[in-house]
Amino acid sequence: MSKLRVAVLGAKGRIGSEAVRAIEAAEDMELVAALSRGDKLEALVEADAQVVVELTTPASVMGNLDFCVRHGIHAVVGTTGWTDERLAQLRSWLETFPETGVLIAPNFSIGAVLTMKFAQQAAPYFESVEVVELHHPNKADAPSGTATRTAQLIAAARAEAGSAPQPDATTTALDGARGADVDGVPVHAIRLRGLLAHQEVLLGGEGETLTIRHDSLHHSSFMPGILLGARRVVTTPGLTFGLENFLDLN
Ligand SMILES: NC(=O)C1=CN([C@@H]2O[C@H](COP(=O)(O)OP(=O)(O)OC[C@H]3O[C@@H](n4cnc5c(N)ncnc54)[C@H](O)[C@@H]3O)[C@@H](O)[C@H]2O)C=CC1
Ligand SMILES: O=C(O)C1=N[C@H](C(=O)O)C[C@H](O)C1
Repeated sequence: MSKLRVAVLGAKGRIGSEAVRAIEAAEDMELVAALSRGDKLEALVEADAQVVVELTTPASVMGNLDFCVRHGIHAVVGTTGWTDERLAQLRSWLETFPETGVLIAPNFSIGAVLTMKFAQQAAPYFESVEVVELHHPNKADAPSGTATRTAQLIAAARAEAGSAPQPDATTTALDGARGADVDGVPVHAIRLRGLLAHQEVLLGGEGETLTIRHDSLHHSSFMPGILLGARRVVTTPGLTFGLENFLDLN
């Protein structure tokens, strides 16, 4: 059986360099290009890449995806910075090239995907819920893509269940003291040397609290999800948002 021809964008970055090693080690894949900032995207076409793993920056990701979609190259995207406007733009490109598949995964690690699912399940049963994400201090964006997605899922689950607004008597606060408001869910971002990627979802009800915590201790935690995404996206046209769509979690 022929191997899946995979390229990496952002190949010298923290997660990109780990992805290069994981793809090289995968028996069913061939790493056909490993591009860094300044490299020409035409190299992807010359290398006949079937799938690109996009691990760059929010400033670069849209230009890279525009090129990939136009050239029929499927994409597995870990880069953050996804807004409704960006998603709409990507969907419109994919409508023009409907055979191309793009997976955007706010987090590739199974523990983080499960954290999001558990938080979504638990949220309607508690009065209060807040998200705390903790990352290495070299991270460019805050809050993390994972925390933003977690808060959105929590808010959607609470809205569907008809939950009351969260209790919060704060009338005066320093800017930022109550975190960022993501669809009504407070999200707090901590940047600390020594950390990699961590998240807590704190839920509170009368006389009890529940804490769901996940820790990525090494970039290897993201690799099985990236490889799964690359294998599945080639047969999944259109936009898939979230690795959970490629996992049987029920
Ligand atoms: N979805 C997930 O599970 C994960 C997502 N991430 C996200 O992946 C992104 C990258 O994270 P890190 O590796 O920590 O950042 P990083 O800064 O270490 O790496 C990014 C790399 O992309 C390169 N780059 C920038 N523009 C480029 C372009 N146009 N073409 C090719 N290369 C380009 C940079 O020079 C840099 O080497 C971030 O958005 C981060 O949040 C990180 C870890 C896990
Ligand atoms: O920048 C990182 O490191 C990470 N970014 C992603 C995010 O913003 O959620 C995934 C993970 O948290 C690591």
